[in-house]
Parts: sequence; structure tokens; C-alpha cells
Amino acid sequence: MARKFFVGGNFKMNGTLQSIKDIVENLNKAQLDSNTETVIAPPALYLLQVRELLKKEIGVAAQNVYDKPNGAFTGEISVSQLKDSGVDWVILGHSERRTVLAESDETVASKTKYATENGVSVIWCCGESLEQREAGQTLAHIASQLAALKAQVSDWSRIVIAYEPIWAIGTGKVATTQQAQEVHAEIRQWLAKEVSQQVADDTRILYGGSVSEKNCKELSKEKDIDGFLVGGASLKPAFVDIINCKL
Ligand SMILES: O=C(CO)COP(=O)(O)O
Repeated sequence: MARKFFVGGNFKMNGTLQSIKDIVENLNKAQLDSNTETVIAPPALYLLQVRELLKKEIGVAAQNVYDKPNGAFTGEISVSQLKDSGVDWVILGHSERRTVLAESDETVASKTKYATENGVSVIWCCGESLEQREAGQTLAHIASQLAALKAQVSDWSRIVIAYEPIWAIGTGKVATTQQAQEVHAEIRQWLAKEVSQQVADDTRILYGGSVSEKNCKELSKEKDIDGFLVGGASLKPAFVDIINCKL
């Protein structure tokens, strides 16, 4: 099965009602490559409105979800609430949530399990810090994040992996195509060895970290790069050029 190219836009905690409506309008009128799956992740407050205004061929993702069905969990959003609002995707394990909000590998895995088992697909993020890269620990670190995921998840069909080296996020310091390809290939090998060849062949592995309309084409040519998770550039009109980078 050929892996469909995937471009996600992670708005993080940015935008206003008006600026997000402008982004939606821009995407709605753009001619987008139908061979690329596109998903945008606005702040939670705007999910419902974005889903209502955005054309249906573009998916909508939350930036977090909780791993319980409902109840006394102030500030959290449930999987069924996402589905009820037409939101089919969620980003989990982003490094900002792992570091700033202290989410452990186990918490991320538990949320991923709960979401996928209840019908919401997950963009699951992993990646190393600059210190880990410089100490030669990149692959060991990512393997340990993947192992924590494997310990809880059995159905990988609803998971897209995003490799986001922390040192490349929001820094303008994009990984070289070789650096990205090398880690992507290692992740695929890990899946083949630890899960199955089928899952390794089918799972999309995205690159994230200072992706722009300028560097996306080069990165997209690498064999194991199946798309991008875009932060800052997803807020700009040039996001369309990233979505269309394979044309
Ligand atoms: O964290 C990211 C996407 O999830 C990447 O952010 P930037 O594209 O702004 O570097």
C-alpha cells in the first residue's frame, strides 16, 4: 500500500477568531493536491467553528485529548467530545507538552491508546533534544519513546508518527534532509523489528521542525519522509505551498 503524503498544521496557542477564519478561508479557496492528506490543528476553543467552516477534504485535529470517557477532569476534553464535534484527529506527545506540561511517555501512550481505540486518529510525536543528539543518544531516545507506545498500543492503523527534533522546532534550524531521512529510516526499521513489516510499510512518518515553503520540496523527496507537521508556517498563506510540495 502506497503511503499517502500527509501535511499537518499545528497552530499551537496562536491566532484569534478572525485570523483563524482567514486561514480557513485561504485553504478553502486554494487548489490543494488531492494526493496529499491535509489536517489542521487550531486551539481547542476554535475546533468546532473550524470544522464547520473548513472544506470537508481537510481534516481537523485537536492538540490534546484526555484518556478517560468523561467525568471530573477540569480543563480536559474527551475523545467522544472531539468526535461529536467532527474532529477525527489529535496531536499527542508533542515535545512542548512533554517538556512544558510534563507529560510522560506512559501518559502519551495511554492517551494514544484511548484515542485510537475510540475512533480518533493520532499524530504521535517524538524527537530528541540538542543535548541528546550531541551525546549520540538520538536513536536510543526515540526507541524508548516508541517502546512506551508499543507497551500500550496494539492497533497502529490510526497512528501517524511525527519526528520532531526539539532543536529544530521554532528555531529556523531545520534538520538536514540526511539527518531527517536517517532518523525516519531508523523509526521504520524499529517498526519492522518490534511491531511488524506491515506496520513499518504502512505507517506514515512526518518530519516537523522549521518546515517552510522553501525547504519542504527537498525534504519531501526523501524515501522515508511521508509528510510534515508544520508549526509557524501553517499560520501563513505559504502553508498552501507546503501542502502542494509534491506537485
Ligand atoms: O512543533 C512543530 C510542529 O508541531 C514545528 O514547529 P515549527 O514549524 O514552528 O518549527
